[in-house]
Amino acid sequence: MTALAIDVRELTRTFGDFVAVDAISFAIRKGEIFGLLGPNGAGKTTTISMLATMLRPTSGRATVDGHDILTDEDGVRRSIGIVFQDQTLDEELTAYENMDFHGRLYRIPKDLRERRIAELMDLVGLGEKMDQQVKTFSGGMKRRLEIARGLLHRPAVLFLDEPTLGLDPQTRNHLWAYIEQMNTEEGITIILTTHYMEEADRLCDRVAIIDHGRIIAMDTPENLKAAIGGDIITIDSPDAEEAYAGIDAAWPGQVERQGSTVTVRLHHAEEEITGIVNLLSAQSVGIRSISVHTPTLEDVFLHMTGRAMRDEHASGTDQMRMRHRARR
Ligand SMILES: Nc1ncnc2c1ncn2[C@@H]1O[C@H](COP(=O)(O)OP(=O)(O)OP(=O)(O)O)[C@@H](O)[C@H]1O
Repeated sequence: MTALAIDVRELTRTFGDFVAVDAISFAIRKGEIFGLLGPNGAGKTTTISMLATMLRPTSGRATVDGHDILTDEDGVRRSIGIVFQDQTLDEELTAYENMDFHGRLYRIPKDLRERRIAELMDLVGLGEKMDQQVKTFSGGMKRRLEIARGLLHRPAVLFLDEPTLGLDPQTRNHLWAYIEQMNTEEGITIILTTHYMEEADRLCDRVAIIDHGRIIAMDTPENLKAAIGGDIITIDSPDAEEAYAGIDAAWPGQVERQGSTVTVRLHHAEEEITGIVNLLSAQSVGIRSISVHTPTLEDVFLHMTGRAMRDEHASGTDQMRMRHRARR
């Protein structure tokens, strides 16, 4: 038996002339939580849609739990659970009925089905809500139910596409706890996509940062952040170009600028900050704010691409998607 849950070789998907996923390769060990992290449109959903056999690759190969995605679709489908961005619960049915329907599809015998449903509903904190219609559930409850349903047939690999998209921070925290619990208690390999840096950082054993269909970095969150070297000083300045030039002359190659924000990577940044303030004052460069923090995955992305990837609360795009979803 292979120790790999997922093995991806040069997987590519084009839409017309557009290359959405560009010859990516990676391997995920059994029991890992692996994150595909990247901005909207990076190719994350396309990648996991191919692995879940919902979309044919243009070229390349992959196996999931030892099953080839091209030649053994049934094997793949039996091995996986999926929770994609678009909700697929039947709102008119109760939570139990949604679970039961799924269990019948997978031909899980009645006794076992009932036991697993009860266990999973407890796991995601919905044990008391089993007989309520799904249309009375909040967004977070629906997502938890979908995750429970994705686990009912005991998949070896669970795909989660933006599992906490648009959820409030408290619900997001709860979901993170469930995902970790499923991974440790059920030993399930989890591959998730996210554009929330904090989510990738908190949950994932390893992360592939994906941009324009390519993997630009892949490692543990700790190693990715450590590779940045040092702490980050962030300066907001009305004279950002001058600030950039002044600091770059003193600390060459350590400075980046994005709009009015200048970031400097330095070891022992807190000891250097006075020097930076003095330097900028001497050159009459304005400072609106200055702060120091240890690197985040956001800094890794910025460092590698020169662009920011927003991660805070639901962005405008997220909210649009949530509205779109609600209308359907
Ligand atoms: N069926 C399709 N036809 C044409 N273009 C597509 C199709 N599906 C995806 N794309 C394009 O491929 C690119 C990658 O999309 P994908 O959904 O994989 O990105 P993503 O990283 O998951 O981002 P998001 O979180 O926004 O879905 C995007 O530019 C998207 O517009």
